[in-house]
Amino acid sequence: MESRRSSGDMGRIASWVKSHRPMYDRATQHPFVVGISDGSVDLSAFKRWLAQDYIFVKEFVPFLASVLLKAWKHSDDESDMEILLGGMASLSDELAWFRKEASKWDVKLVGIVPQKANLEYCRFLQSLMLPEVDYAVAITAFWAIETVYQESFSLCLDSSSKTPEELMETCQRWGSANFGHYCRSLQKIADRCLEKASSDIIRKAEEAFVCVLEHEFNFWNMSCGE
Ligand SMILES: Cc1ncc(CO)c(N)n1
Repeated sequence: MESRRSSGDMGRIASWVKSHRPMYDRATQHPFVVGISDGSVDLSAFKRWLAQDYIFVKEFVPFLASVLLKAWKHSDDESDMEILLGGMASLSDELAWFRKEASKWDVKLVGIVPQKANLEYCRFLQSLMLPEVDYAVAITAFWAIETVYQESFSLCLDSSSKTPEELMETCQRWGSANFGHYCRSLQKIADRCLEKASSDIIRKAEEAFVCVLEHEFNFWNMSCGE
């Protein structure tokens, strides 16, 4: 097992970030996000992202519920449940935030049609909700989804960034140190599960990680109007 790792004490997740670096960077340093951080973002793109992401986050709730259920059934560490339940509580807050933010930007959220990249991403989430998907695979995907937003939006909070004031709340939601801490807790859970997983599960988890990066990249492209 140890020989499959790319380097010494590095966890499985960190080794995958390293071995998929180009795709990871494409997902976390997308022109849409760079545009927020340098102030050049097209506000119509931001509004499109806002409405589409609301649809995505609504789908994210049942996905997280499925991860919670798997933790309850298969986890040997009680703190997993606490961390995931905290995540669920923030999702409730997040949905309320989307509604408030949408009204601030005069974006309507009812009757919005999910675009292709969003539909495909939601379909991927649904495939991960199936009971036969292992906890290690689901928690790896969950970590990746949260982490792409954390890395992306923390870029917009850098001291050198020129993020417009009216977008700061969005960036703080996912870019904050608090959210970063949450992502690292998820990474620890995923690493612990992967340490005990079979090579087949490990392969599936890595695949899910790469799929998340691709879906995230497509989601940003869609927001840009491509
Ligand atoms: C597309 C997408 N990825 C990740 C997150 C993080 O929750 C989100 N809100 N939307």
